[in-house]
Amino acid sequence: MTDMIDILKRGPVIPVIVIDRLSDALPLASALVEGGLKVLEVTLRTSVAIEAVSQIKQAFPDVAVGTGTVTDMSTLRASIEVGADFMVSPGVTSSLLRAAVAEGVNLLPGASTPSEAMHLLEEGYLCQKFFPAEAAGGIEMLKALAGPLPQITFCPTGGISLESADRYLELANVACVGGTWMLNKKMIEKKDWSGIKKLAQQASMVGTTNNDS
Ligand SMILES: O=C(O)C(=O)C[C@H](O)[C@H](O)COP(=O)(O)O
Repeated sequence: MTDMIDILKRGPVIPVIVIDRLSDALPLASALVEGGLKVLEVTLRTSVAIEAVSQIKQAFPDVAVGTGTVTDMSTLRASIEVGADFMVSPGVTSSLLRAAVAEGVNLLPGASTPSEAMHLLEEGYLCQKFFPAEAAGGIEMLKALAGPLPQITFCPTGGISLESADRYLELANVACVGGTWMLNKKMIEKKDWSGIKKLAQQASMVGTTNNDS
């Protein structure tokens, strides 16, 4: 199994995908991957999400495909059964942490305060999702956490845009950011996959030099 840190370092942006129509799963994933994104997170918020993860994993074996909104044992078990490469949780519960360790799976647990981050560190989680990033203090909060807790690598998610992603990625304790800005709802509704691909291309370039777009 690839370590969580290696997954986070694969690309600057993890798209947080909500799939309502199963028929969108493959063309949407294809647009994101062709746009240069190498890690995909499919939230388990819709009834078709698990089948979508299964289809995407089969079609794109080189892409790290994870599940999001893993909030309890049933979403964790479903993620394990479908072979998700990683699982993302907006926060944590003791049973989720214990189960992820027992099953030996990659869980990216959410934290938004020093105490939550320290609790996760104590359980061995060096990679954490900083959620909800903007609402919980954004860049200033991450800079403050880097002082006493420099060993934690974060994937900030929540309220991040193409414009703010660059500034997050400049921080030493940020490996990548998560977001939905490249998943324009109207484009998905109209099956405008070339439009999504262009947004993914922009997203895959954030954090690189000469990114003026
Ligand atoms: O579903 C989950 O597990 C979540 O934790 C929520 C996501 O991280 C946000 O949906 C990010 O959405 P934006 O703020 O639009 O970038």
